[in-house]
Amino acid sequence: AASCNTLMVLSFSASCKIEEVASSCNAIRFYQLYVFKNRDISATLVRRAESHGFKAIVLTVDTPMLGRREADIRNKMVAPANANLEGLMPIDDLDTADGSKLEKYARDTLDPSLSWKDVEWLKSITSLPILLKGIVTAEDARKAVEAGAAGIIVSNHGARQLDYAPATISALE
Ligand SMILES: Cc1cc2nc3c(=O)[nH]c(=O)nc-3n(C[C@H](O)[C@H](O)[C@H](O)COP(=O)(O)O)c2cc1C
Repeated sequence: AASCNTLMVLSFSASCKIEEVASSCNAIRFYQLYVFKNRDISATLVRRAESHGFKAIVLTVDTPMLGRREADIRNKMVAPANANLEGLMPIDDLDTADGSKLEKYARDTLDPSLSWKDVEWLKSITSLPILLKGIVTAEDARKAVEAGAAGIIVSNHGARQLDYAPATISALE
């Protein structure tokens, strides 16, 4: 069994399954979610996390589409297979187009229309607390509370999403 700290957030893009992590880790576990165009896939993952003892859903709200990652385009970036999507969609379906395969995958799967109504949708399918990851303004922090989020994670996704995103330390203030 992996030795774990007291709290972990399992990435949506993890190469280990929700079930494997649950059975090998005693930490309090949160599950990080992206909203797919195909809501059934996101809902299935939420249910799996819930039934395996994950205590909260971390909805990443700063990635309705992937930022333009020029190094990924140059290097024809391929992400490792997402173990949790096995059986839900093809996970090793790498096309031969030039450029970032990760960007193409994100474009095909992520819902670019992600908005506050999706927090409502998520609340309707789970009783777990929902944290919104990727909030960088006070205005959005207030909206998050109004939308029923249990908490926020102030983050700019490591500045990988929007060029000129504010540093999180200044957003925090
Ligand atoms: C290689 C890599 C993969 C990442 N994958 C995810 C991911 O699957 N989900 C997510 O919400 N954020 C992901 N992130 C962003 C990180 O969770 C985090 O936001 C970033 O490292 C910046 O840290 P901060 O949020 O504490 O400022 C990834 C970052 C890197 C560098």
